[in-house]
Amino acid sequence: MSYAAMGRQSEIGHLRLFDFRNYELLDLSFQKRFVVFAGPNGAGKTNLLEALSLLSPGRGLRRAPYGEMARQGTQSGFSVKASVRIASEETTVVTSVRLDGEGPNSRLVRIDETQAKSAEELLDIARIVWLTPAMDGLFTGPAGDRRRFLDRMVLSIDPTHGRRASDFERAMRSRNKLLSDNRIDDRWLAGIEMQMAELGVAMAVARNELVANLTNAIALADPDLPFPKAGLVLSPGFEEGGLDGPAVQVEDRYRERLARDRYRDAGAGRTLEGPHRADLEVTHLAKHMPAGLSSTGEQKALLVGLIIAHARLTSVLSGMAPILLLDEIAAHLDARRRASLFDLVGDLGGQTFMTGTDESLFEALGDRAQIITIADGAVREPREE
Ligand SMILES: Nc1ncnc2c1ncn2[C@@H]1O[C@H](COP(=O)(O)OP(=O)(O)OP(=O)(O)O)[C@@H](O)[C@H]1O
Repeated sequence: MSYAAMGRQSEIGHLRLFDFRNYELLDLSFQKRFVVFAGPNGAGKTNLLEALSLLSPGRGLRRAPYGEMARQGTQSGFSVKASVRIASEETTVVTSVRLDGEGPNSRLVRIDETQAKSAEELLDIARIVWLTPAMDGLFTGPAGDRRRFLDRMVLSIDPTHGRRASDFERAMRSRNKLLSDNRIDDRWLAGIEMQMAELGVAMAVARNELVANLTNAIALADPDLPFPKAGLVLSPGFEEGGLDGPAVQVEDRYRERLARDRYRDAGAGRTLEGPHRADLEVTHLAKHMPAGLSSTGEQKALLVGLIIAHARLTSVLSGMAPILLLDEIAAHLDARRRASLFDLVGDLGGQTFMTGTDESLFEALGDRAQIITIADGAVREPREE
C-alpha cells in the first residue's frame, strides 16, 4: 500500500548551495524519488545531506555550529536554497547564515519571499528525517542523545514540540541561576516553576504519545521483514507517580516537588527532576534483550526499523510523507536487507536521499534512482540511470 495518497507530499526539485562546507557554488536538480550521492571518502556527500537537513528546524544532522558550516575562508556566511514542490505547487525555501564581526548568528529562513517568524514554519513545507553513522551508538550512548532522537521524532509529527522544549530549557536555566545565586525569591521561583510544570508535563505527554503510537506502528509491521522489531519504554524523568493521572495532577505534583526541592537542587547546581532527565529504553523484542547488547549490525537494523516505523507514522498522522536522508546506509546492510529497505522506503511514497562510496550497492534500485557522482567537492552532471 502506498502512503503517498494519504496527504501532501513534498519533493525537493532543486538545491543551490553557496559557500556551504566544501561547496563554493553548486546547483543540483532532482528528478527521481530516490537520489543517491556517490563518491569517494571526503568528496562532500554528507555535506549535501547536511544542507538538506537545514530545511528543517534545528542545526541540521551534524548539530554543528553555523560558523563551521560556512566554507572555510569565507567571511560572509552561507546559503542553502531549495525549490520544493508541494502538491504540485512550487515553493522556494532559503535558509542562510550571515557571519559578521559578532560571530555566527542565527540563521534566516525565507519561505518564498517572506521571512519565517520561526524555523518551525519549515515543517509546513517538509518533514525531514535522517539516519547517520553518528547515530550508530544511540542505544549505548548517553541518554541525552536518545532524548534528542525522541524529540526529533515528536517534532516531525507535532511542530509545537520544539518551542515547548526550548521554553522549558529557558525556564529551567532561569531557575538554576536564581538558585545558584542564592536568590530564593518565593514568588519569582513559583512563577518559573509553574511554567516549568506546564511545559515539562506537556513535553512528557507528547513524548509518551509518540512512544505509544510508535509501539503500535511497530506491532503492525510485517514480522517477516529483515529489520527486528524494537520494544520502547519511556522513563519520563518524573519521580513519585511519574505521568500517572490527568495532566493537571501531574503538573501540580511536579510543581510542588520543584518548590520542595529548591535547596536540594541549589546544592546539586541543577534541577534534578523533569523531562530533561527522561530516557528511552529500547529492546530487541524477539530476543528479549536490551538493544545495547545486540550486535552492531543488529543495532543498525533495529534503528532502520524504528526510522521506517516512524516515517510511516509521520505520513499517517501529519499527512506528509517525510523526506529521508540516509547517510552511508547501504554499506551496513547485506543485499537482502538493502533490497528490503529500498522497497519499504519506496512504499512510504516520500523522497529519499542516500549516500555511498560504492554505486553498486544501489543496483537493486534500478531506474528508480538518480545517481549523482561527486568527486572533490564537484558534482558531475546528474545522469539518469
Ligand atoms: N567549512 C568547511 N569548508 C570547507 N570544507 C569543509 C568544511 N567543512 C568540511 N569540509 C570538508 O568537506 C569534505 C567533505 O566532507 P563530507 O563529510 O561531506 O565527505 P563524505 O563525502 O561524506 O565522505 P565520507 O565518505 O568519508 O563520509 C571534507 O574533506 C571536509 O574536510
